[in-house]
Amino acid sequence: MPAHSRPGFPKAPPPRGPNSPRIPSFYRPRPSATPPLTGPRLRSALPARKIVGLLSELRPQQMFLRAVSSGLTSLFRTPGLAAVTAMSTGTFVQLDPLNYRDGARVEPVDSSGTEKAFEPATGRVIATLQCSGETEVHLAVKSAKAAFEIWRKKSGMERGQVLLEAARLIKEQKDAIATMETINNGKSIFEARLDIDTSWQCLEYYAGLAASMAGEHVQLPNGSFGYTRREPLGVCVGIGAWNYPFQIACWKSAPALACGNAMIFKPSPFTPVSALLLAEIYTKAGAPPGLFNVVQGGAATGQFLCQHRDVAKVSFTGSVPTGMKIMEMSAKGIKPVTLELGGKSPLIIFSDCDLEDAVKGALVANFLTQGQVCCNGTRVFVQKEIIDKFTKEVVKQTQNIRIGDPLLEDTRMGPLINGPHLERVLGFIKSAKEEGATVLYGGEPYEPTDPKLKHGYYMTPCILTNCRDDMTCVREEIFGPVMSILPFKTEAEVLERANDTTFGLAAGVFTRDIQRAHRVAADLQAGTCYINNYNVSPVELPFGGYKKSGEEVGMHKPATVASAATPVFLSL
Ligand SMILES: NC(=O)C1=CN([C@@H]2O[C@H](COP(=O)(O)OP(=O)(O)OC[C@H]3O[C@@H](n4cnc5c(N)ncnc54)[C@H](O)[C@@H]3O)[C@@H](O)[C@H]2O)C=CC1
Ligand SMILES: NCCCC(=O)O
Repeated sequence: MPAHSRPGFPKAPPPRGPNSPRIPSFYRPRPSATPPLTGPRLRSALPARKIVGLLSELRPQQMFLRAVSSGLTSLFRTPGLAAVTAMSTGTFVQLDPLNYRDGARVEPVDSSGTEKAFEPATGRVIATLQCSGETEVHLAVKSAKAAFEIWRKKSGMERGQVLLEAARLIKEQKDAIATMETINNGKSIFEARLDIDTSWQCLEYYAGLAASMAGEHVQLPNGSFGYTRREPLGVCVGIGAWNYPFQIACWKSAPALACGNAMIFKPSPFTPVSALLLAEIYTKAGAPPGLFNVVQGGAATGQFLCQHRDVAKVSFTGSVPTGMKIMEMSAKGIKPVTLELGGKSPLIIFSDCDLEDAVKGALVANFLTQGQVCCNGTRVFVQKEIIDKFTKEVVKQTQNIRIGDPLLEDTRMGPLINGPHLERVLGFIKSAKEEGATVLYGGEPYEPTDPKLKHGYYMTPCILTNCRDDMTCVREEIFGPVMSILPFKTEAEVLERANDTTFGLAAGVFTRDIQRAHRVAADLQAGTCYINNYNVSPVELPFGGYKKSGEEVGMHKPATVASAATPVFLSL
């Protein structure tokens, strides 16, 4: 998550992958092949000259031509790069094809309708995408199958070299990619840069793991022996949400490719732009054409992908209702799935905490990416002794969060993703008031002074008090900048209330009592628990959910992140 690279967190830790340790799930299971839970980061073990060798085998001239023919040549160290980075809000329009197949941008051969993508800061349409139809999905699968035949025969070391080169390219083009992400998603450029860091770090991490994954040798009676192999599954599908478009594409593709699979990625139709940049980067880094294809579209396109006979696995990030549908469809095809779904996570603040840190923690747990983060700690339980002091300070600092043009350096909160979502979030605040909550601050539509932002989807971050556990705003995922503050008396009481939810993605605890911190973390039913911090997510740790927040990883390997650093500070 965005906060990994923030100032003060131990030495720029790499991000966790959303499914990490996901490697086993992208392998066809073989008897007793127990995967490593974590792995060393081996970037320094993969010498750069080997990468150059690999790329020259793949005819760089051809790759250059491909890059030139794509509309994003400007992202590849040409004078255009500066132009993208210097772009201002209200100027970008996407005219290039938005599907990517066989190593090039293409228009889909058939479509099941169109969708408009907006620049949330201004409300302008920046792209109209053709939703890929069944034939286009089939062509993407066919192309990925062909690439898979090449890729699966490569050694882990060779695959790691391509991923490392892709990571290097992302790093090199970080500002330009972050700019595109901000334009299409609305998050501040400050945050988007952190997201791009966590993206290339993820590729580096899996590049390091790729070479070290191996099967087992098993001694059998009378001098016989057996062995297990790790085999990739085949063509995997990644379906992404709109809140971390580039990062989700990286977090899904890096482990899949590291294990020898091909991937077809479908971004959210709200944020179609940046996955294409990743596709072009993989091609430039030496991935065979078709290894990472992008198909655009909404639910119908997603269904064609999940139901395709030749798709071996689906990795999904999105809402619980869609996750259920994906699981059902995949079950019909006996396909494994990884689901990363919604949350309504508790943040518990004990009276013995460092109050300054706890306030910063609550801000970062609620207001990153305008509150549109799955693992946000939106139920803020505060021990009675300090609740007045805490609330006063949280309100003061929330008032200082600068809202506005997300491409400006000092903006910390941009617009929400679109008009209907803004209305939905404001609707939650209305119903909170009707149910008896008090709006202490914010929760109103906001119009920045710059006239070009007049039609953007802005609101003021909202602090609710007088909340009860049975209120809609406390039970349901709002996916917007709305913090509910709830008082508590005892540890036992707060644990019971914190776990009384159908979700279980994340949780946080602020206390100076180290024993209590670990005791509470162990008892919280959540895939990740943060101690004295929030929204940090090192790649070495798994990220998954209990209950309806997801499946596969979290239930068995919940992670506790005990951070030595202070939480990121959002107000200026
Ligand atoms: N646990 C996690 O890591 C994360 C979870 N989320 C969750 O995602 C939600 C917000 O994202 P949204 O994009 O609004 O979610 P969504 O569920 O509406 O859509 C997610 C993706 O699924 C596709 N889709 C929709 N219906 C489909 C169907 N029937 N078959 C196949 N694909 C389909 C969409 O086009 C999109 O690409 C929130 O609930 C949030 O908590 C978001 C980010 C991370
Ligand atoms: N980097 C944020 C992870 C959580 C999310 O995708 O919502």
